[in-house]
Amino acid sequence: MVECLRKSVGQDPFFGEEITHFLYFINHKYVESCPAVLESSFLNVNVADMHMMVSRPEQWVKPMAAAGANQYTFHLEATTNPGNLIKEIRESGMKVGLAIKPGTTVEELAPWANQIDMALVMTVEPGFGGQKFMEDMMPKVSWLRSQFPSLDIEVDGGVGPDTIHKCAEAGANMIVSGSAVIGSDDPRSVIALLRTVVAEAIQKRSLDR
Ligand SMILES: O=C(CO)[C@@H](O)[C@H](O)COP(=O)(O)O
Repeated sequence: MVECLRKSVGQDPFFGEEITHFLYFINHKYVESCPAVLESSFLNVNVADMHMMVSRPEQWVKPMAAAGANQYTFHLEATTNPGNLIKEIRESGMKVGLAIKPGTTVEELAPWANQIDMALVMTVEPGFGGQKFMEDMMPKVSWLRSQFPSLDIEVDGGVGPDTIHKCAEAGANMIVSGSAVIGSDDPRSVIALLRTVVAEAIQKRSLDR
């Protein structure tokens, strides 16, 4: 089943300023349809971050760039040649995100950290929203922040008002939140809370330096 999930973006201009995190988890025969879906979606988003939870991510770089994607995030586990894929993404004009599943160590990501724009630390097993936040992934975020102070570090999975403080204090500056936002009676206030907590943690880190 293919699910091209648009998060935190709608017609509401409030959401328009967020980065839109599009998820692809797929079985291949459907993925061809997604770039066309995205092209129509990009009309009202500022930045489209494509989280490609697919095997053989190489094959979708060009279609996603053509559809207007700004950032292409692939999983380290899904390729045998991360360096070549990073080069292809850059040559297509997109920023590079590199994601690791819970079972992948942050040391496996480290050799690529200076070549990417963003590291994505999954705090659930890729597959579907609404799963429980895996707090034991936070040391990965802390280690990345300590080694790469200016790297964008994203956390994805089970993030909401109850878990955002752990993510922000560990050093995450980009947050994917699905159920906590979409399932809320007041998505605006949830997004505002997530942003405030992260902004305050960033400010505290800069003061502590
Ligand atoms: O990436 C995935 C699953 O593969 C999800 O973690 C969603 O991206 C976030 O959904 P919530 O966990 O916030 O509901």
